[in-house]
Amino acid sequence: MDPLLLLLLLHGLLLLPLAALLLYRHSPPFQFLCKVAFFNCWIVALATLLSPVAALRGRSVENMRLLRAALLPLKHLYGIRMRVRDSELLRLPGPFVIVCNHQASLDLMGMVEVIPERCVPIAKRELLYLGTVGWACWLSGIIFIDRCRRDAAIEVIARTASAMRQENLSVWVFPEGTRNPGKSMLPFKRGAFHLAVQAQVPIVPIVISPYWDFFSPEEKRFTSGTCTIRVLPRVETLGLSPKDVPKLTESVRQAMAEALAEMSMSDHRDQDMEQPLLGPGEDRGSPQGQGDTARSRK
Ligand SMILES: CCCCCCCCCCCCCCC(=O)SCCNC(=O)CCNC(=O)[C@H](O)C(C)(C)COP(=O)(O)OP(=O)(O)OC[C@H]1O[C@@H](n2cnc3c(N)ncnc32)[C@H](O)[C@@H]1OP(=O)(O)O
Ligand SMILES: CCCCCCCC/C=C\CCCCCCCC(=O)OC[C@@H](O)COP(=O)(O)O
Repeated sequence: MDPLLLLLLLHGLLLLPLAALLLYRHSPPFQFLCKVAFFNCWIVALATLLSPVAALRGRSVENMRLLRAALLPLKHLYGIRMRVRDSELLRLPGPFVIVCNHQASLDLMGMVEVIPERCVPIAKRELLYLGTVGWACWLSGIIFIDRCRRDAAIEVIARTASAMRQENLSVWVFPEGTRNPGKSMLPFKRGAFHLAVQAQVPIVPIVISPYWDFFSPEEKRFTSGTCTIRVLPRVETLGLSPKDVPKLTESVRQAMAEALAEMSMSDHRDQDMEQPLLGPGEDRGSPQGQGDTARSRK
């Protein structure tokens, strides 16, 4: 090959990372894409690394510890400060059902912040087919439901209710049943509430504050920020029967909606942000940066 051409090619190769770095620092949409891609790559990479270790133990809720440890560093990488309020309400003697609002995949960061020992989430069946991610989830005892086959899902929930009592297992459910970046919560699916009633265990609602301050797929914005996770007082189900489920569902949703509305009003902007390890976070020095944040919250 012509040495001059080779030299040019080498220069080009060296300039490419530099150009990407510059773009990352100065283009919020490019930064957003990189950060979302990194989030997914992190999950795939850690699932690939940890699945063989988890496989040594076999399918067990104990593997949730590995999964949790794999996801906990993400908040530091992204500069997301997690504040947990009333976490002592999660210290219960027996098993319980956690119900939590579901905004985006980022909820995993909030989930691992507070998920108690011996607690598994209920997930859509599709996650099982995500290669090593599905394998890691299965090995951690995550419960899969097919949302398109109600009877089969109800059957899984009935088996889970027995397991909860027999194995002292708590379960984490996103009762909206799908991700909802909207400002209020979707109507709740009733499976989590049937589960709690069948197992005769308490329900602990958890509300994760909106991500608007630092994460918006529409605006392609992903900066550092603060996320508040609030644990609400438990709701007992002892003595309740299936006929009580609709009312129970509504009352829990109401309590969570009120907490979410309250959390949406509080301003996180003036709080200490953690500097993201993945490079520039919120530009707190610039009035434009603050204006954008304020505008997006309206
Ligand atoms: C190393 C790194 C690796 C990291 C890997 C990453 C980790 C990932 C882990 C995290 C996973 C998080 C994943 C989150 C999700 O996947 S969310 C999506 C799945 N979750 C849900 O869907 C929520 C649970 N869904 C339900 O509970 C639904 O109720 C369902 C059972 C599926 C039925 O849904 P549907 O039919 O759409 O609606 P309804 O709820 O309105 O119910 C209709 C009627 O059926 C009655 N019903 C419901 N459940 C039961 C039941 N268990 N027993 C008896 N009857 C039931 C319900 O009462 C309705 O009837 P009525 O109207 O009351 O007469
Ligand atoms: C051999 C196949 C290889 C496939 C490689 C797959 C790559 C996958 C990349 C990243 C995996 C990240 C998984 C994160 C899971 C986050 C949990 C989540 O948020 O699930 C969404 C679910 O609650 C509701 O789904 P919908 O809103 O109804 O949709």
